[in-house]
Amino acid sequence: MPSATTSEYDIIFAGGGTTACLVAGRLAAANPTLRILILEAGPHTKDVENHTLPSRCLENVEPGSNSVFFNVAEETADLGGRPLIVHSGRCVGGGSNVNFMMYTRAAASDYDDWETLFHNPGWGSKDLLPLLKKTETYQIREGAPTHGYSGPLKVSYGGIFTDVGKQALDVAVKYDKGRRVAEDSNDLSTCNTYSRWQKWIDGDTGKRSDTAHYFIYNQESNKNLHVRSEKVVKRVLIENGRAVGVEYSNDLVLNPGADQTVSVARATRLVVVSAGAFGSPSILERSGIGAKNVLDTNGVPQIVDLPGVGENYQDHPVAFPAYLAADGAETLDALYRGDKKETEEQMALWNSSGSGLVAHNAYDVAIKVRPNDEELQELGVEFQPKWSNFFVQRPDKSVVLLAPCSGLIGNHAVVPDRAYIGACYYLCYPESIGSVHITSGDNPFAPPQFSSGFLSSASDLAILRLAYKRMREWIRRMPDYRGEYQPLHPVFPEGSAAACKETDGPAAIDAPDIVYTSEDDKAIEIFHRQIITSARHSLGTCAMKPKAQGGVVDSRLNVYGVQGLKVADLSIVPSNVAANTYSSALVIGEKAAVIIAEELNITL
Ligand SMILES: Cc1cc2nc3c(=O)[nH]c(=O)nc-3n(C[C@H](O)[C@H](O)[C@H](O)COP(=O)(O)OP(=O)(O)OC[C@H]3O[C@@H](n4cnc5c(N)ncnc54)[C@H](O)[C@@H]3O)c2cc1C
Repeated sequence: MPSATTSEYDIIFAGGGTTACLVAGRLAAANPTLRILILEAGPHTKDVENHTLPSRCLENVEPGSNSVFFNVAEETADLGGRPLIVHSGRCVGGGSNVNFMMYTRAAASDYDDWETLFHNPGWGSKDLLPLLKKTETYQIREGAPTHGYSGPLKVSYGGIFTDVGKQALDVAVKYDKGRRVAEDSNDLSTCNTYSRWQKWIDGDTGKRSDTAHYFIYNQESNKNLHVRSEKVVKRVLIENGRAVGVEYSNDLVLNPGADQTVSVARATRLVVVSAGAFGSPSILERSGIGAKNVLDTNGVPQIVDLPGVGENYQDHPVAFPAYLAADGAETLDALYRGDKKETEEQMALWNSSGSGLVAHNAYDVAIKVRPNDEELQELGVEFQPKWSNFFVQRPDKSVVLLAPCSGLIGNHAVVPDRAYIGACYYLCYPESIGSVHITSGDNPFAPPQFSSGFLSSASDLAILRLAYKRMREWIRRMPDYRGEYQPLHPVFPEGSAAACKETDGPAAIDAPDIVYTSEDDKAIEIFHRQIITSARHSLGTCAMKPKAQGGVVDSRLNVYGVQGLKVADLSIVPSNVAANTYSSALVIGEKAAVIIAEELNITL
């Protein structure tokens, strides 16, 4: 293919998502003479309402959306033979501009594991906490020692504490007497407590806190900071063992039939691959960095033998059952289905004060659960080894996150128009591990070969079973509960005490728990195999660990075997975190900015 333009920069970012925008923004602000190029496959997001208005976040994952990738995993019997679809951001700002804005932080021991188990000095919680604080302005209360107060991204409870959320917290304390309510379950050490849940939403404006607007679009006067959207990076150019630039072409998703002439951008100092857990290993493999068999199959000459590229894929398998809610329950369902009157009313409120349901993501309350003795018993022998080897010594680690939602989390085009109470639960440390590899050596649009590994472990299924039951006991006591929405629940055998039904009102707080038979448990397993999806927390495919352990980058984010080439995004995570992953992507960005600034002699 002919090569068109060649241009030169100091640093090139291959991918312009969450982490890239933060790193580039920090470096550009510190040294405006630095010539930076960001190449992003997807479109710009500046002032685009489905990227800035919190309540519109679900639109980004609807079929036909062009601001996410639809990564399709291989069909497996573990998931009932379905093709699991995992979304990832595909726009300037990436996941930060399409995510659900749930503010959830990892346990301190998650980062300590990165440091100690995988030999990454400087990546423990002690080192990362100041960087976590640096990114945020915590609007919820003054003086919280683990939160920050001068960062670009605002954190609040959003525009409203819905009645459904209030009911959830109220029932939680009355029903689950063994657990307490904590003011903050996101201080890195508190878990197993119910809390109001924070959001990456600016409490003053009611807008999403993304990295595109608050690290890049706010620096438009800097003419050395170039963001080229709708450009797809094919590969990194490596000469004499050093990364010297990238090849890229026009995006075909947004512009079918666009000219496919390959352009070259050269980097005099550094190339940073920042294309996320799917994109980054793919770019490395197309560049000749990866396992020999993968590169041979795709006709790519090997430059560096790194068998870990594309391995170690991890995520959080999640379920979103739904319950019927009373008429008039305060939920986001009417907004989700585009109800004209509700939209006008809520938009008027949002426009005047940045508050109301538009400044909300349907999540008010959550808990990260550590099982008690009774629950451990229920989890059975499948879970015992992981409990003993992994959890017992780390009291800040939780097994599953549970969150009732003010509205059904899913596609509203296919459900009856009414109010729902949604349920969300995800495995914090699933045993399942997958992989992502290229299927073409030179076509960056070829879908990857992707295996999620979801539900291949009996222990994961046991935790999900417990989560389904706990969530149901919680929600059926909430005053707005009116029964189960059957299509999003297990089909229990006829006559089962667990049968789903519509009701006139909630169960009493002291009502006995539902008793499930082994057939009922089987129905729950079938249900999970049919509906479990991805929390869209993909990570780990270019892991930061020693090369001998399957590592791809070292603790300064350098790709083994190549000079001038780093990876900075969630693909570098060596082991999972018990949290939604935006916060970890941000802290990786802050750390990457510090590392790069040190190496380029820039004062941040
Ligand atoms: C729908 C959704 C909901 C989520 N909800 C939450 C939540 O509520 N709370 C939370 O904490 N986390 C949430 N997450 C997760 C979180 O947003 C992500 O983990 C995080 O944003 C990932 O950051 P990243 O920098 O690793 O990758 P990304 O932000 O995905 O950035 C990678 C970028 O690289 C680009 N790219 C890929 N390949 C190429 C190529 N070849 N050439 C050019 N560009 C390329 C992509 O288009 C993308 O913009 C959600 C994610 C999604 C997708």
